[in-house]
Amino acid sequence: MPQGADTVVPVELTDIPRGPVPLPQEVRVDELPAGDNIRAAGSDVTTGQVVAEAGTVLDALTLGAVAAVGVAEVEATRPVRVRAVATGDELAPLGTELGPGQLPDCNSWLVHGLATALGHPTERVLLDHDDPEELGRRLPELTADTDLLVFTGGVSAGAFEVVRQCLEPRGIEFGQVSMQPGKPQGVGQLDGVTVLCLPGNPVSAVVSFLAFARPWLDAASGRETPGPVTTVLGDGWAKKPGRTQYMPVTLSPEEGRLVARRRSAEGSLSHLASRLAGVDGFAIVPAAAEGVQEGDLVEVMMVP
Ligand SMILES: Nc1nc2c(c(=O)[nH]1)N[C@H]1C(S)=C(S)[C@@H](COP(=O)(O)OP(=O)(O)OC[C@H]3O[C@@H](n4cnc5c(N)ncnc54)[C@H](O)[C@@H]3O)O[C@H]1N2
Ligand code: MOO
Repeated sequence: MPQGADTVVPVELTDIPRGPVPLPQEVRVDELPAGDNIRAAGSDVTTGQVVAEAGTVLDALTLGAVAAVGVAEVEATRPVRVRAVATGDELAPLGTELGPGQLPDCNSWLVHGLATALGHPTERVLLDHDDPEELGRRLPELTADTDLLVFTGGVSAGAFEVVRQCLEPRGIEFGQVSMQPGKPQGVGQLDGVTVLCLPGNPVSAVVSFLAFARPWLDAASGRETPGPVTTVLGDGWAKKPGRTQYMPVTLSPEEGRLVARRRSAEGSLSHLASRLAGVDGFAIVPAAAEGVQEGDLVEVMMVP
């Protein structure tokens, strides 16, 4: 600023002709409050100011702020890595011809997509067999170079539960969380790697991922898992009391409120994989409730 000046007048607010012209003898300027258009030295950042706290995720805006103060190197930890393992001898890789009794694997894509959306490098593996010994032989390879191993399928109480039969004797604990969809589950550690076993039905796998894998990934990355969002129900439905229900819903802003509606009239059945498209989140209905009504306030666990 030249000595004695306290305000900057943009050229558009004067009668000076635009472009590279010599300054006229006299200039008319519009009135401006004193001090306008001045940015004091140090008003963005001063010596000693913290730009990013330790533990901050280096997202795009944080990197921009760090670059803006000329810092070229920061100490960081690598992102938490995930391996998504779909199991079941009925599964065929996507894009292959289906034989009798086969269905395409969608869970490895679901887990891959959710973990990737949360910023985690994720690898997909399909184990198209129900052989616990074969899975046991592959464990060193599956636990290598990863932080979280997520299995889907093979966890319940039937005769061919590859994940449970292989991992229960190795110390992974299996249990039933009182939720619908999404039980049973398994959790534990193998060779220092955290293992989560999710149910095979695709909607159960998604709900269990969001309820259990996401908070673990967020905590391991120094982030807080965002809490559920409060919405108003645009429709109602009946429910069996007993388990907490996670109903797939779509959300739309209406008259300043966020309105949640069931994604499909068939509700929260765990096999409705094709109805996952367009789901914004899962409305959480308390275990004891026998249903909900239009206009009720309900919390929604959001899809990232
Ligand atoms: N005695 C009990 N049986 C079952 C229970 C229970 O609590 N006690 N829970 C039921 C529920 S609820 C679910 S969910 C399943 C979960 O068990 P599994 O993890 O053993 O599921 P699977 O039999 O492997 O699969 C169930 C269903 O989902 C299909 N599936 C599996 N993986 C995929 C994939 N990657 N892509 C697409 N579809 C997949 C699979 O073919 C089955 O149709 O257990 C119930 N039983
Ligand atoms: O809850 Mo299950 O996940 O009913 O299929």
